[in-house]
Amino acid sequence: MALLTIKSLTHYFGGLRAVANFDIEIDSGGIYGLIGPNGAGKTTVFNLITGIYRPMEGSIIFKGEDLVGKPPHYIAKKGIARTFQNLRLFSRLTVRENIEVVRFKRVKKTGDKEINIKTDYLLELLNLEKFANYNAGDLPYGAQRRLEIARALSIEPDLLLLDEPAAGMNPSEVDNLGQLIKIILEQFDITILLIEHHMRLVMQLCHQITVMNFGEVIARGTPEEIRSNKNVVEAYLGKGVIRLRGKRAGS
Ligand SMILES: Nc1ncnc2c1ncn2[C@@H]1O[C@H](COP(=O)(O)OP(=O)(O)OP(=O)(O)O)[C@@H](O)[C@H]1O
Repeated sequence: MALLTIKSLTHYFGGLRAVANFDIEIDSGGIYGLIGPNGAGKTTVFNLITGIYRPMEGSIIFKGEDLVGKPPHYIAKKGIARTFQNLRLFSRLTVRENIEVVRFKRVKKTGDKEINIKTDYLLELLNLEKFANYNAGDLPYGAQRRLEIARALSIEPDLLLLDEPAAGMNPSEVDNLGQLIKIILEQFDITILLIEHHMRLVMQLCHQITVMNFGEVIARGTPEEIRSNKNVVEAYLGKGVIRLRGKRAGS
């Protein structure tokens, strides 16, 4: 059985069709990419999966249960965690507190000691140890992005949704993030769905990529298949923003 099967997912904002007949099937393990030009509907898909919006049509079957109509806290408890495109940290809490407050909400019965061990492990893994007692708002930007990932991991999800984790990072930070995502995949029994505009990162990490444009899936395949897909190149050329081969698409 697939970990997540989404069928015919459709959502409008007023008259704007943000997501239309979106389908995806995700098996356990590995990193799946979700890409597309700005405004394609990617973040809306995440918001539908995590219960922030209720889809107008379609089903979202996760571990055998339809999540449509379920509230965000239920979906998190069921095993889906996410990060946000615009960081949502508690800027006046420390790094450690940012992780513990989220984890504590999920694992209320766990004793303090276990929370600490787990938090220490996440701090080490995400290279945040030296910032443990800093306020989140005082961290360098790249570290804030890593803290978002640490927080999402702290609820021990089966599926991790990463929404543009490399946004605003410089090239060496992007490389480090790529390494980190690979390590996360090795260390946790987890599956990742990644929205990202950094094509090099997407092509390196993902074994299957789904491409959206104007709310619809326009292509699906391996990185190689996506690079040479005519619909994809045209979609990006229309927007003229994203580089598919390290150069402007088609140039
Ligand atoms: N809450 C909202 N109210 C109205 N329109 C919205 C809302 N959220 C998203 N939209 C619109 O829905 C469409 C899809 O937006 P979405 O944020 O899902 O795209 P995206 O692919 O994630 O884009 P980006 O790569 O720029 O983040 C866009 O036209 C956007 O303006």
